[in-house]
Amino acid sequence: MFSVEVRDRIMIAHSLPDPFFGPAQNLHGATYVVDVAFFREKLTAENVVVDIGAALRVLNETLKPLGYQNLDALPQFKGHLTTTEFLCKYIFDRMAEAATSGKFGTEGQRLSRIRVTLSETDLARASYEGPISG
Ligand SMILES: Nc1nc2c(c(=O)[nH]1)N=C([C@H](O)[C@H](O)COP(=O)(O)OP(=O)(O)OP(=O)(O)O)CN2
Repeated sequence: MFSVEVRDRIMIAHSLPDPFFGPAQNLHGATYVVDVAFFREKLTAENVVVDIGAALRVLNETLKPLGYQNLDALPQFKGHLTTTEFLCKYIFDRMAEAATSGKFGTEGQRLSRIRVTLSETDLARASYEGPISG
C-alpha cells in the first residue's frame, strides 16, 4: 500500500462540559497539528498517490472555517463533545467527501483509505481512518 501524508495546523478554543474531562470542562485553547494520510493500492499513471499540492489545498480549505473559532459557538458542534477523536472524524468526513467529489482530480476518487491524525501535544494524538467509497 502506498501513502502520502500532508500536514497543517489549526488553533481553536473549546470546552468539554463533562466531569470526565476535569479542568478541560472550562473554555481552553488548543493548537492541533493535523496530519492527513492518503492510501492507494496502485499508483496513478503519474506514479503518485494524490497530488500533494491539491491535498494541502483541500486540507487548508477544510480547516479554515474552524481556525481561531470557539467551537462551542459553532452550530455544527452544538451538543457534541469536540474531543480530539471527534474532530478527527469531522475532518475525515470532509476529506472523504472532497475525494469522492473529485477535488483531488478523477484519480482521487480511487483512493483506498484516508487517515486523519490530530496531535494536541508532542505527547498525545488521536486518529480516525476509514475507506473511501468511490
Ligand atoms: N481521549 C481524550 N482525552 C482528552 C481529550 C480528548 O480530546 N480526548 N481532551 C482533553 C482536554 O481537552 C485537553 O486536551 C487536556 O486537558 P487536561 O485537563 O490537561 O487533560 P489530561 O487528561 O491531560 O490531564 P488531567 O490530569 O486529566 O487534568 C483531555 N482529555
